[in-house]
Amino acid sequence: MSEELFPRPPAQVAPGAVHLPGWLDAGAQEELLAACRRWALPPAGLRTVRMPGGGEMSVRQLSLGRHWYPYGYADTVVDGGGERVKTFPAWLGEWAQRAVDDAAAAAGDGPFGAGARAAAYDIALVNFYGADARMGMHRDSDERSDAPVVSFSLGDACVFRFGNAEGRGRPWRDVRLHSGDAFVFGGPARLAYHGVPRTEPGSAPPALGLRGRVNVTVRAY
Ligand SMILES: O=C(O)CCC(=O)C(=O)O
Ligand SMILES: [Fe+2]
Repeated sequence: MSEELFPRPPAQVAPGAVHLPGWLDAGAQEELLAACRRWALPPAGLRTVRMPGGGEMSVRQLSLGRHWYPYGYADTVVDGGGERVKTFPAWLGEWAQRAVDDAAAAAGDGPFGAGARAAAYDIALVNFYGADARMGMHRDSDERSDAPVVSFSLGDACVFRFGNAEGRGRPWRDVRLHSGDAFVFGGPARLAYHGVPRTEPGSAPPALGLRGRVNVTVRAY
């Protein structure tokens, strides 16, 4: 359901974690989805990620700029076909930077330092969620930079669980992310555990033409 009875203003979910509903308009969502479809093609396209324990992630993934594998970054698909990862596009870094500026404005400027405004975004992870996909509680801790992570969502809505930096358990806040929403986490929230316990299959805006959910997280190495 893309209609909401109540408006969804920007909200600080925890210090340093800011939800920016509807940050991407319909045109920007289409543009990002079209780019994701190009990136998903081989070489170094969408893949199933195998965990060190032998299990597989239910989310399928691709990387731009640097290849993420559990747990680190490489220039090539070291845990797959060895191809060179696709280039990170400058425009995506500019979108992320603008979202950080908007999050800082919405949060009253406190949680992000001046450094966050000049972050050199150079990595993106693109996740594709089919109807049954989910992502367990984890932290994004394989980057050396403390620049905020910026997430953009497309397609089906989901429950995004945003916890704390101490562990996987409570307290957490469940936020519904819709197609077009941005979510920024930096400062004291940069290493907080977070995950996606479920998506809402069939809730994507029909005009986007996507079944499932795509999430793009933009990061600085
Ligand atoms: O799909 C999402 O909203 C979150 C993705 C995420 O946490 C990640 O890629 O590390
Ligand atoms: Fe994450």
